[in-house]
Amino acid sequence: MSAYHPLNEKEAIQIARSLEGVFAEGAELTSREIGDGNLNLVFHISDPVEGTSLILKQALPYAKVVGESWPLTLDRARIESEALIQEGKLAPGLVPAVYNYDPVLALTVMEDLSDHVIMRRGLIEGGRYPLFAGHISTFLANTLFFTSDLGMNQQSKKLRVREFINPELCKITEDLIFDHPYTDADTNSFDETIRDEAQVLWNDGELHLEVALLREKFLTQAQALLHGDLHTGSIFIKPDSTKVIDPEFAYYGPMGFDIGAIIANLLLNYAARDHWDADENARRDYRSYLIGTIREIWTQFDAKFRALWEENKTDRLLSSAPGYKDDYMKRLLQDTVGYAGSKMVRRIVGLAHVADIDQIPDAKSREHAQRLALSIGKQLIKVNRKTASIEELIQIAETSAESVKA
Ligand SMILES: Nc1ncnc2c1ncn2[C@@H]1O[C@H](COP(=O)(O)OP(=O)(O)O)[C@@H](O)[C@H]1O
Ligand SMILES: CSC[C@H]1O[C@H](OP(=O)(O)O)[C@H](O)[C@@H]1O
Repeated sequence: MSAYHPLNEKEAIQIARSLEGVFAEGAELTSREIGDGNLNLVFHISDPVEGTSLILKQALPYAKVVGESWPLTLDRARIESEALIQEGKLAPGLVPAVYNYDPVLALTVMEDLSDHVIMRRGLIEGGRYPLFAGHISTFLANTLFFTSDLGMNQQSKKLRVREFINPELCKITEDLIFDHPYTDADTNSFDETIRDEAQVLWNDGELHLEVALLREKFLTQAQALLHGDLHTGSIFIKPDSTKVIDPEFAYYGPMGFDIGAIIANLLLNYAARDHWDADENARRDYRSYLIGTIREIWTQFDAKFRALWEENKTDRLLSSAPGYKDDYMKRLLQDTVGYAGSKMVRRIVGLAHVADIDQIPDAKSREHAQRLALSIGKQLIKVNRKTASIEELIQIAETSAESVKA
């Protein structure tokens, strides 16, 4: 197949067949398009007899969620496959294996992770993943440290920044996270019952200053290679395994954006628990599991990142200046808090929402979850530059759950 065109299920089978050493000659293959994300086609190809399978992910020349009126670069498939390969080297076992990348078809062939569940779904259903904090903190510490000026050759890093220039996908984030929720933008989408909350967001100058500072950092700080969209829908999980997928938004940006993304999505689930748990005890219990996970993610990330820094003294002054490490980690925590808040707000009033909240069928319960998420998100944004400990983020979540009444 030569020119780019969106594949159909039959063509996906032909491509899978042509890959050497995967499927037996003459095997009956099945093909299903299973993409449920906002942007791409995803084909699941399997040989049910042998039990072998793989995934073909193809970029469309537009954003699937909106349609052809929103053109989008196919280069994101290159970025995604390249990022998965980098992440696989730096955090072995924590991303799917990439078998092939076809630049003409904007197609990545990768390991099938169907024996895992998408973490967002797992959390909605009350699943617990005791190894997750350990896995994701390793993923974050390794990928962020070793792609930054602290952990790699600083001239090579500048060349890597060039390879991950991702303007169109960054623009989506700049618009949908760091602009539109704070003005009456056409892309915004929210239930009419919380219009009062949206109007507050549009007129809160103190909030706008903090969002402007976070936006500026997202635009300008090439600190490390980010995943760029690390929400719980981009994580496949089972009790003993965690796999991060979908890094098409990867670019060199501020580290706190990735750490904040995962914390925000745990907090969005936290805000939705009134509906998903059977009674108050179950809710309290599950919320404390989520809070414990957030605490562990930051604490373990902090320890692992510092340990990598001790072992790899790439930059003399940055490794030895008294107080520099503590100052760096404090700024990283503050960015994490600010970006977590921004990621929560965008999922309530912006274009793309989360199932944890949108799938609450009862309008009153959904409204409560939305108001709680906004309350936590706004406070995190406002306190970000003053935060000194992850306990302050946790306290904001817990106090808000008490004070925002159903
Ligand atoms: N490696 C994989 N193994 C199994 N299913 C996958 C894999 N990658 C993606 N999927 C399925 O396709 C869906 C969309 O994939 P995703 O990468 O999130 O697409 P998008 O970039 O459009 O958001 C996932 O929610 C999951 O159900
Ligand atoms: C028009 S893209 C909206 C939104 O979708 C992306 O998420 P995903 O592809 O993982 O569903 C990303 O978060 C974008 O901001």
